[in-house]
Amino acid sequence: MAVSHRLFKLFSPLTAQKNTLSSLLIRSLSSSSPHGPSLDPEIDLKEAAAELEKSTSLSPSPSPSKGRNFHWVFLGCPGVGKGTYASRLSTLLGVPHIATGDLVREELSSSGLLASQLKELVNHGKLVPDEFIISLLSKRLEAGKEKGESGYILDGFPRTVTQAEILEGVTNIDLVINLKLREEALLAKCLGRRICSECGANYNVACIDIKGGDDEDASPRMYMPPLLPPPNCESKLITRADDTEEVVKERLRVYHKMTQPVEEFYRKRGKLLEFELPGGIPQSWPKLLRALHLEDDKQSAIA
Ligand SMILES: Nc1ncnc2c1ncn2[C@@H]1O[C@H](COP(=O)(O)OP(=O)(O)O)[C@@H](O)[C@H]1O
Repeated sequence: MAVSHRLFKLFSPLTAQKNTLSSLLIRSLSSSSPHGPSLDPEIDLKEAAAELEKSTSLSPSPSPSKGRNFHWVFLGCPGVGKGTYASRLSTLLGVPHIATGDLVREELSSSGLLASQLKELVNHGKLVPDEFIISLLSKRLEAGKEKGESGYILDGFPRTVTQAEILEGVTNIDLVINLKLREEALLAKCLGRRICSECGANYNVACIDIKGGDDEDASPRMYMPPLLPPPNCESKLITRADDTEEVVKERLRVYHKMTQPVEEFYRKRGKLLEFELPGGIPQSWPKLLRALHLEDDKQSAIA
């Protein structure tokens, strides 16, 4: 695919790029919209899209033994388990798991104006501007390409229809897995999430037990046991700053408003696989593998 000359502008020295992104964030933060950042003039988004186009252009397959070149996307509300299942599939299929939330958090850990502006958005449950997230994703894909990575499982991207349109313009997504979980469990799962500050592993201290109804058509009982850390992680657990009740509720609201239309975007294109999680990992993982037709040849590789 042809790459626009505008790329040169985007790959200009980091400080110049950060200034653009910084002013973008200032505009987003001062926006009066209750729904998060407003989109900016076409030119920034076009530049970010051109950058994404470059990073998704095909590189020679690094290793034929790695099999198919998966281009998958995980959709789903905050707390549904996108990270858990995307990471397991990534190990199973030998493709990178790219979570835009992790890319954003890495950016937050740096110091400076940009990081503090970004923190304001994230810690209030808002989305960061499309241009910014596309630029972060492009950099991650470009770095992966240099290391010989091929394919990916995207988690947390696309989250707006604009992001989905841009992604569609630069690459062909094979499958979009839309994870679903009962709304009552989502908040509890976010509030119970703990992360090991040393190794980055995710745990959950919540024990979710939703009683089933008596009626024939009522939902069955749902039990999700806690996923507790091993002793060496126990003393190093941290909670994400955006996993408070108020912010999770805002993230859920933003998901319904901004990301649910993305489900429809892929549904119309026949790419959406709806997957209702029946419970915790022991119940859900084998069922997900069956839904993906991965149970026969791959199950032996599961940890
Ligand atoms: N594709 C995206 N577009 C805009 N903002 C994003 C995107 N991905 C991540 N973020 C930002 O990072 C935060 C954390 O993302 P993530 O870890 O995926 O959270 P969640 O648990 O809500 O799915 C989001 O609330 C948002 O501020």
